Amino acid sequence: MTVLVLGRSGQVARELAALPGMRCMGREAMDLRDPQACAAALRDIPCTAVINAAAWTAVDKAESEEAEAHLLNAEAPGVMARAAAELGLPFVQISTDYVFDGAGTEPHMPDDPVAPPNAYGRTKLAGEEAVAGAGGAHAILRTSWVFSAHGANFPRTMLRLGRERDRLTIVADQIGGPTFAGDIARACAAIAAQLQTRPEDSGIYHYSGAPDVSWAEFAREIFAQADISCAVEDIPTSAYPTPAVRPLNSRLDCSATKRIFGLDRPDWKAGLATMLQQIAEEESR
Ligand SMILES: NC(=O)C1=CN([C@@H]2O[C@H](COP(=O)(O)OP(=O)(O)OC[C@H]3O[C@@H](n4cnc5c(N)ncnc54)[C@H](OP(=O)(O)O)[C@@H]3O)[C@@H](O)[C@H]2O)C=CC1
Ligand SMILES: Cc1cn([C@H]2C[C@H](O)[C@@H](COP(=O)(O)OP(=O)(O)O[C@H]3O[C@@H](C)C(=O)[C@@H](O)[C@H]3O)O2)c(=O)[nH]c1=O
Repeated sequence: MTVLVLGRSGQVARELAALPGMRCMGREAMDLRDPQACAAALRDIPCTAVINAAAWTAVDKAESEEAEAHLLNAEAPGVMARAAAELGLPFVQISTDYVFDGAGTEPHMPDDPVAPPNAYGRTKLAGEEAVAGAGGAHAILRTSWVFSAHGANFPRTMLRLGRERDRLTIVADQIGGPTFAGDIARACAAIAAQLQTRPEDSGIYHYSGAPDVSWAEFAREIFAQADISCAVEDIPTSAYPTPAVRPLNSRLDCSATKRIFGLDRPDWKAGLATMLQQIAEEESR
């Protein structure tokens, strides 16, 4: 039977669309700015679970448009999760490392205190709370630093800038796990399937690529794998001011995800190689 995916052209949504048994609904079919209409539509779609891969992900823009971001990231997931609960469908909500303020150097546990440092993180945390409060089987899967061959992400920015310049300054004191969207899609599908028979596994889980690195180290590996000659100079966060504050420590402890769902942290360097191969194949067509 079909799993309903909210989102169609986003990084994770596209990877979900490539898996068997997924029915992906982009905003032209389900515009989450009207959550009640989407919930009504959900009631007419036969499916076994719902995966929410739709969100407002423009971190800096959320600072000035928090109400819009809140509608998509908090209100809509809450309404959809309540509709799913009424229909007896498990609901998988993807969330973010940006719910943590990033203090310390230890990986965050799923039940560690949250304190979002920016508007995007606040809206995603409100979404977590709404989904958890909806009353149905659910998983809140926090991931980080998502990349894929499509859409807006750090590796694609680096590929563009690295070909234009011979040197880039990149922050080296924010540490986290880059995560390939294809790995997140497979994890969401596995979790949705397990929740159908084991609703007692509901809860908050972490899933991020290994090993943890800084953005600067991530950039170096992107240039190495893509064979781009661009020097990376380490800089502190203070030397790269942005509208939204980003957490310094984005490390996520993923051991509960391994224990409950049997999912290992994915190797992001392998994901990066897959992404680069996909880009090369698409460019050669
Ligand atoms: N990007 C990242 O680095 C990280 C992302 N996450 C989380 O992972 C999830 C997936 O992110 P990612 O794949 O990067 O997102 P993208 O920004 O690539 O895609 C956003 C998705 O949201 C959908 N969407 C946007 N507005 C609406 C709307 N009004 N109605 C319906 N759908 C809408 C888009 O729909 P359409 O298909 O129609 O374009 C698209 O599928 C999100 O929950 C995000 O918060 C967590 C950690 C890191
Ligand atoms: C382009 C560029 C960025 N940077 C820094 C800024 C920032 O600290 C870091 C990453 O920048 P980005 O804007 O690409 O990343 P950002 O949009 O903050 O990525 C986040 O997106 C949301 C959706 C999430 O949920 C997070 O997990 C995370 O992936 O790189 C440099 O230091 N030098 C540069 O030349």
